[in-house]
Amino acid sequence: MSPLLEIRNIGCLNPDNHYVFQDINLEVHSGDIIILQGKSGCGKTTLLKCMSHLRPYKGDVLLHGKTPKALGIPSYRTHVMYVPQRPSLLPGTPRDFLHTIINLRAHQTHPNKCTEEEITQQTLDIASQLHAEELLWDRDWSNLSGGESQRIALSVALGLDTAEVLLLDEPTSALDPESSGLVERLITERVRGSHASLKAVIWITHSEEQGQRVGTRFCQLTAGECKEEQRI
Ligand SMILES: Nc1ncnc2c1ncn2[C@@H]1O[C@H](COP(=O)(O)OP(=O)(O)OP(=O)(O)O)[C@@H](O)[C@H]1O
Repeated sequence: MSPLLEIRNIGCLNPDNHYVFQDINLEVHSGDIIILQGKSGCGKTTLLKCMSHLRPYKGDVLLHGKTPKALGIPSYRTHVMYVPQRPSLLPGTPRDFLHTIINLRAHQTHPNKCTEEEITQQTLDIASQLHAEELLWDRDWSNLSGGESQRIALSVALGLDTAEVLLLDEPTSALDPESSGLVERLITERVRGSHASLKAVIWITHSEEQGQRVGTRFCQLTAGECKEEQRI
């Protein structure tokens, strides 16, 4: 089976001209929830940013065998979406953010396009499943708690329903165990079900227990490889 997403010989330089990592290879298939682990500072966030074309890299990233450039980078990012660990750095309110994304050309031309009202409603419904109150949508990101902004950012990524691959950067690092459980269930159900666009996830977590609960594959990142671990 050909991979949904593939990275070949990816390397990334920091602004100080040191490689964070080199020659990283990974194939992502439909149904995968890949747990990405590794020491703090080894480059997990950097790798997800390269995969979503948010950082320059050497090597190839291919979605259905095509480069982001061939697909159009804004369009590629609707299919392979990075969800940051600290969305509170965004300007304005989550409602403004959602409105802006829905009206981007890349989103407007996505094959799954629904009306703005439909997308907004499904996004608010997902946020409500994650126990994020509706009043949070009209508060500045900077005034949301870490856990509130994580749940809202995830709701936006899922509510837009364009991403085939979600790149989740410690999505529950600011959440209590109950809210983490809601996120874990929501994501795993979406990947397993067939009603949403989402087909695969790469999920950074420092929690072994969380990895075991949600993961289908397990990878350890070092400066020279992304090594897959076989677990029973
Ligand atoms: N803009 C930058 N300029 C210089 N160094 C950077 C920059 N961004 C990241 N780095 C460095 O690159 C390395 C990888 O960072 P990254 O955030 O990808 O690590 P990580 O594995 O996600 O870490 P953690 O588990 O602590 O979140 C770190 O040493 C970090 O300090």
